[in-house]
Amino acid sequence: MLHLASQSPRRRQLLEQIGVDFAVLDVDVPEQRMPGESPGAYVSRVARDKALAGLAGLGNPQDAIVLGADTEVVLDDEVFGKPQDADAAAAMLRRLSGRTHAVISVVWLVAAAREQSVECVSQVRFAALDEPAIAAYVATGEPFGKAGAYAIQGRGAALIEHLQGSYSGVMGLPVFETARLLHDFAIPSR
Ligand SMILES: Cc1cn([C@H]2C[C@H](O)[C@@H](COP(=O)(O)OP(=O)(O)OP(=O)(O)O)O2)c(=O)[nH]c1=O
Repeated sequence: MLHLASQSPRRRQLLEQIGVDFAVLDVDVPEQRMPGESPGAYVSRVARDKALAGLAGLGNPQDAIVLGADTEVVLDDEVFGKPQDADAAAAMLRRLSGRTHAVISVVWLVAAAREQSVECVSQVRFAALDEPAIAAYVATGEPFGKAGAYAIQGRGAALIEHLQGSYSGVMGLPVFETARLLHDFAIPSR
């Protein structure tokens, strides 16, 4: 049985989109980058920790497979997670304005005697945003709970000039890469 160790409604939706049956697990993993840790290593560690916490929460049964995922926005080697408040959201959007940043998503599958992962990196170019545009977007409330303070699947789409990579990866779960991983674990889809 596949379990999704995530509270993200986007991840649930994207996994449903590829016709996989799964149960949702509640996990709470600290997300804090360690000194000297590269952005990719950090995203991988958090995705793995979520999957392992999910498996441990189930009591490490032999037949469970748990999927953990993490998504972060990276600019100039700095990792932008979910903004704490409106000021933090506006500050992130100001930094992203007129520039290209990376979105790293890692999907990690763990089972009792096996684990495997995939990393998906996309490049997103933002339009130049003036202060009224930033304030208006923050006021929609959409930046909260989203890495980098925007949602490509929402009104944030209007801020994006160009995407190179995976739309679903930016949203939190790269579906192509995830489908391959599930196939490798012999998890069927409907
Ligand atoms: C960049 C971007 C991120 N996001 C979301 C995806 C993730 O849900 C979130 C990044 O935070 P994550 O820590 O990856 O995930 P989460 O806290 O939402 O869920 P969980 O840890 O329980 O799995 O940002 C979008 O929805 N759209 C976007 O365009």
